[in-house]
This record gives sequence, C-alpha cells and structure tokens, in this order.
Amino acid sequence: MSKTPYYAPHGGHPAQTELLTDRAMFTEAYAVIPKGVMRDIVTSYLPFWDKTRLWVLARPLSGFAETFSQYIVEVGPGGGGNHPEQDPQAEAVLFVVEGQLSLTLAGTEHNLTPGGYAFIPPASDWTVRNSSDTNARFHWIRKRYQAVEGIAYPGAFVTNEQQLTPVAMPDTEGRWATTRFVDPTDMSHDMHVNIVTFLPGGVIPFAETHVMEHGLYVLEGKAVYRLNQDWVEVEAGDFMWLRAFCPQACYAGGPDKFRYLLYKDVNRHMNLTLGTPR
Ligand SMILES: NC(=O)N[C@H](N)C(=O)O
Repeated sequence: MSKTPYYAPHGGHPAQTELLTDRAMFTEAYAVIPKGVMRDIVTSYLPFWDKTRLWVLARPLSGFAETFSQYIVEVGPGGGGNHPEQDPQAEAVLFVVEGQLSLTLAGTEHNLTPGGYAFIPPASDWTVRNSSDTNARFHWIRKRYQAVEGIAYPGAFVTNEQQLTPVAMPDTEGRWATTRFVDPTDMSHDMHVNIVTFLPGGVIPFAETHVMEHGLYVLEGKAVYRLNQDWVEVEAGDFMWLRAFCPQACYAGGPDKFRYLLYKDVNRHMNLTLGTPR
C-alpha cells in the first residue's frame, strides 16, 4: 500500500494518484477505514489509561440504531489502564493482535499474547498493563449489555483463538469457517465476536442481508468485499463498519488465508419504541 506524506510535496492537495487509490469510504450503509489512514494524527486518548493511544474504528452515530464501539488500543511499555471502563452497563471483548498484556480480571491475572481473547461482563473489576518493553495492541469492542429478566449475566472468560477449532460453514468444504468463542444458543450473550476464515478462493456466495450490525477487522490476507452496491478491495489491517441490513459478500484473493474479527449483535428483541436509546 502506498504511503501519503504528511505534507504535499508540491503544496496543496496530496498527489492525484493517492486520491484515486485511497479506499477510505463513508456511506449511509457502511464505512471502510483502510490501515493506511490509521496514522498518528487521528489517535485518541482515554481517561485513566497511561502510555496508551487508540484509534476509534466504530461508534454509535444516530443515538438509537447502532449498538457498539470498537477501538484498536496501543499500549506502550509500562502503560495500561487502572480504571479502564467508566460505563457500568458496558460489556467488552478484548482481542490481542500484537505484543503481550497482563489482564487482571476479578482478581485473577491473565497473560494475553496474540490471539488472546477476553470477554468482560458489565460492572467487572479489571485492569490492563503492558509489562514488556515493546508496544502491545488489542481490539476493544464495547456494547451496552441488554439484560433480560430471568437470564443471568454471562460470565467472564479468557482464552486464545488457538485453543478453539474453526467450524466449517455448511456446504463450503471448509473454505469458509468460523471460530466461535461463545455458544450461539447461550441467551445470556447479546453480542458475538468471532473470527471468520476463508481459504484462497473461498466465498460468501450470496449477498447476506440481515439486521445485525458488523465491525470487521481484517487480521490476515486479501479479499474483495461486497458492501451494499460496491465491491471494495480489502487487506490485513483494514476495518469495515456495516450498518444493519447492509448487503455483504466476499471472495478471498489468496495466496494466504483471509481472516477477520467479526462483531455482531445477537439474541435480543428489537426496541419497538422509535427514538428511544437502547
Ligand atoms: N460478513 C460476514 O462474515 N457475516 C457473517 N456470515 C455473519 O453475519 O455471521
């Protein structure tokens, strides 16, 4: 991928070729944030985190229709979060993509390395620290938990994707598989964060169109992704945000696997009161 300098070499706008090839996009149905635009000038910081910066990839926009936020968090050596979450209704998934982190969750310390995954229920007691001498990066996906009377809150857990076996999607000969971190029939969970893997040439063979929202972060490989009426080239490090009902399909380009981290909201009735935040 080409690199745009922070200054325009001849003054004015970036070179026209950069404008033509940049894949950043924001439409009413989806957004694409290519890896190349996650640069120093668009970072954010958060209260009670030190030596830490983040890129906000997704957030609720309209006030009632969107369900989640997603960050890539970069924690420098010796940095971390002592009081990471201020919303007592927020549940979280953390997924480590680089370096190592120590997560203390309800008094137990866990060492997370790439592929490390933690589910953190609302109002949990947790902290994160990077005790190594290199940066650590992780995805932090947050959703306001929709409790249901008579169903207990889901429990916290920590695992690594390497401990799980991807499940092949029906009739795909294993070319399209999903690593599930929770049982889809467990009604205590109202969001799933899975890993989807395609072998080269693997496809989503129809335009999936459904009510669930998605955040898709490409972990590995290349593909052409159908987003609403557009076909968009994506590769490792790119992020896609899909609103409810955005039609989606893809074919994996190879030569390696195409893999992404996938958020979706699940298992709950829709709020029938228009305009009421859920
Ligand atoms: N874009 C996707 O990978 N979508 C999934 N098949 C899903 O909605 O579960």
